[in-house]
Amino acid sequence: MSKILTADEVKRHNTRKSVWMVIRNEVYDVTAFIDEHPGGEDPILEAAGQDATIAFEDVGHSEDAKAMLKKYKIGTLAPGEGCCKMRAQIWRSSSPYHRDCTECNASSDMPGTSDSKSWRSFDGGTPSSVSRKSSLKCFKEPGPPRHERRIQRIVVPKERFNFIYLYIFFVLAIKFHLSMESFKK
Ligand code: HEM
Repeated sequence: MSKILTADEVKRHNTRKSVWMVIRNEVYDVTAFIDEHPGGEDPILEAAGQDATIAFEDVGHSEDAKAMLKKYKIGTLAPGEGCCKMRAQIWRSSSPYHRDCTECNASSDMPGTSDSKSWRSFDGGTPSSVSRKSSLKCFKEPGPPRHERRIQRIVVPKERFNFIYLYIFFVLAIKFHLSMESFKK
């Protein structure tokens, strides 16, 4: 059965002897996988004892890799142990993964969080209202990529606009003057 684990428990398993990591609030013991990891041991050891969600997603692991996670799952982070407790150092409030997180208020006073104030703006719950459901809110996928805005119309600068009209007026005036001259003859 899957255990409920705390951030502190995960953090203790940060050496080659025992490597635990968190991916999307699930805890994995990947000690046996260090030597088997196709991406080498370095990425695994660097993520040891930490939340590796972003590192794991950024690599663009295949569906096979994601399916492999199941084999190494040992538990789930307890409610309130996710967002800030595990990721204070690596996730910033601007992170798309962090949007709408309702867990932050619960752990915004966590010691060692240098920007604890900024976490407060993402609150929406009190410590007592933090639930498993709310902790999952941390993992909202980043939205679809924003498309470049296309230029809808070309705007002529005011100065150039006036100059064009002046030029047209000048040409017409000369034409009028010349035609008047030829008319007089
Ligand atoms: C327990 C978790 C992990 C599993 C099961 C896993 C599994 C795999 C697998 C199966 C591959 C081969 C390529 C693929 O199928 O996507 C791979 C490649 C790789 N993984 Fe992981 N991985 C894990 C964690 C991590 C972490 C935390 C990092 C940190 C950055 C990482 C970085 C890489 C890199 C850099 C490659 C090489 C990608 C390439 O050659 O294009 N992996 N991993």
